[in-house]
Amino acid sequence: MWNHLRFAAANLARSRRFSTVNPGPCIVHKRGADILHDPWFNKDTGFPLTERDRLGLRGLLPPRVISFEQQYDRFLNSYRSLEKNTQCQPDNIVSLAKWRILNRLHDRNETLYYRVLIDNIEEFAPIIYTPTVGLVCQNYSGLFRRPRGMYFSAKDKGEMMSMIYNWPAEKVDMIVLTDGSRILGLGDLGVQGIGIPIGKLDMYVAAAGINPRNILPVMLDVGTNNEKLLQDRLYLGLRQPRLEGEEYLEIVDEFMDAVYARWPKAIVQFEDFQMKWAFKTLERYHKRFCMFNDDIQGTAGVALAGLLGTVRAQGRPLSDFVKQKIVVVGAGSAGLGVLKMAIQAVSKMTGCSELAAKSQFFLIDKDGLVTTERNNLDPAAAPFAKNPRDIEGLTEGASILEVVKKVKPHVLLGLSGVGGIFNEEVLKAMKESVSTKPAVFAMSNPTMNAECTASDAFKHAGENIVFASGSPFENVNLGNGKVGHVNQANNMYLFPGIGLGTLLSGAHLITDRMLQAASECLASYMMEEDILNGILYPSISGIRDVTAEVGAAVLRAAVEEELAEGQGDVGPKELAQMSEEETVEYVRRNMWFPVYSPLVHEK
Ligand SMILES: NC(=O)c1ccc[n+]([C@@H]2O[C@H](COP(=O)([O-])OP(=O)(O)OC[C@H]3O[C@@H](n4cnc5c(N)ncnc54)[C@H](O)[C@@H]3O)[C@@H](O)[C@H]2O)c1
Ligand SMILES: O=C(O)C[C@H](O)C(=O)O
Ligand SMILES: [Mg+2]
Repeated sequence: MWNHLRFAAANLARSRRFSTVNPGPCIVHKRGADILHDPWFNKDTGFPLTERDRLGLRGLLPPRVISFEQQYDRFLNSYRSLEKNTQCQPDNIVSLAKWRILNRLHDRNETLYYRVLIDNIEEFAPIIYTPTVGLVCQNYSGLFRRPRGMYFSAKDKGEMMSMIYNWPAEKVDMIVLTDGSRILGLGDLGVQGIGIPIGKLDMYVAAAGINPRNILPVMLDVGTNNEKLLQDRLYLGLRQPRLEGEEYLEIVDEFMDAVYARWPKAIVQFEDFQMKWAFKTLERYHKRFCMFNDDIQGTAGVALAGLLGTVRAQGRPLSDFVKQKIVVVGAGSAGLGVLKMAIQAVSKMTGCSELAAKSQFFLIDKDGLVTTERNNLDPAAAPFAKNPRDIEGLTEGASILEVVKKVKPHVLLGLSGVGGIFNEEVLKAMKESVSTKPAVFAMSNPTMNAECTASDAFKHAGENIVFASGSPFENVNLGNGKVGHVNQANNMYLFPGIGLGTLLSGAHLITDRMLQAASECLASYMMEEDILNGILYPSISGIRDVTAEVGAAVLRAAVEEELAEGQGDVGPKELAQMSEEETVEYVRRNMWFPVYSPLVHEK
């Protein structure tokens, strides 16, 4: 009975969605077969007869017109048959087959693709994003059929300013850029890393409603140090070792200058750069261009929101965050970004210096506990290194197990990229945590690189833990009707809102204050009741709602900082006059939604 009612309600909501949106016309400069081969305009069998006449399509399609709803159902039916027919196949084969069928739709008909994606984001995110996108990158040269995005290589030096005009869209709002040097936890994948900007931008469209005509995935191919790829005869990138030093920076500089010469208002998200270049480029560009580094800054905001959530999950006031002992495993761009933001939060809460605020945090890298006694201490990790005087019973290089046993932390957080590093012993040691509800965050991606699985975490660290992972895991059945909730602590909860909020604010920079606002917004998003049940982040199915709130928080922070210049008819004055609710509504109204627009031909 209840199921039936829910089903009827879902159908009603769906038919409303299909019928109520009344799109404005869309100008197209092509005719005939050229339109059918352009995924931005193509409607396949959905072109109405009048449009077929106007655009020279008559005779190029079978005579019957199929509605958008029928096309949608037909796609989902093929997807379901694929699922049924591959039931006994290995997971990787099935995931790649699912990616292929979605990718083919993406290449053919963007409107239908994004509609399917938006409506079923929880189901499809693991295919177009982590973990399957990792597998796609690993196999990209073999999977390649049609190009997507732009490729700038070391061989294009001196040409980028003209190359940027090869991109067919007049306007670009959002660019995701990688050099392929640290793809998820999979290492250097060279040119094959392009899958990551494509997947991130798909999330921008799905979660933030950025118009797909205004996005641009970019690969900067400066070579690869991956020997296997260099030997692979199908490898599609430059067959040379990575550029280093000034030679490398000259390429990135030239690309950034070219982008901002053509699209001065674009936002560039740096993604999956190896640590040295992630920090260097952030420092080099953040005061010059509207850019951010998602692995350092987006991840930090999501992790901080989760860490604050774990305090609430213990039934404690947020101010208790300053007393939480947190062990971070992984001193790379992500781990250090998290530490920096978390320490800033403690310092803000207590009013003490960042030096004093860091006493509760412990940092571990591949050589163990990071202390000031470390030989060749990495300057980026140095601010978080422990003074041996302050860590009685622990020494430089202590293992994760030793640190967990000694510190008994409230939170054990992994951003190491090393699968299974939170082994049985480490997880069992978390049972001695001083917290009533210890937290295990296995944030590395993709799934096989997670520091532990969800089931191992609940099995060994205890059923009362709070668990989060970077890639999705199923909730864990704990027996007796109890469920171990799995949170997905992934920067996808923030980057879409950071991008959209910045875009609508018209700010020409992305500041720490704007990023903090994003994190604070996510931290306060969940209700007490959910948090007490270990649910730290909202469901992905509601990602547009989350993004509207996060985007509004970022926009308001830009207004407060007097950076907002507005966009279109809405100037800084109008933005400043909006209430919080009005800002959220404004952000929501500016989200693109996929429907077929009437096409009007213009020469
Ligand atoms: N969940 C998310 O939103 C999110 C966001 C960003 C990055 N990540 C993931 O975090 C991981 C790391 O990313 P990064 O950019 O910081 O990488 P990175 O290469 O910059 O850093 C990796 C760090 O892990 C340390 N490490 C390696 N082996 C270790 C070991 N055995 N024990 C302890 N530490 C070890 C290294 O010393 C280094 O400090 C990747 O798997 C990435 O996918 C997840
Ligand atoms: O891509 C993701 O899923 C998150 C993050 O940016 C990562 O590098 O792992
Ligand atoms: Mg990343």
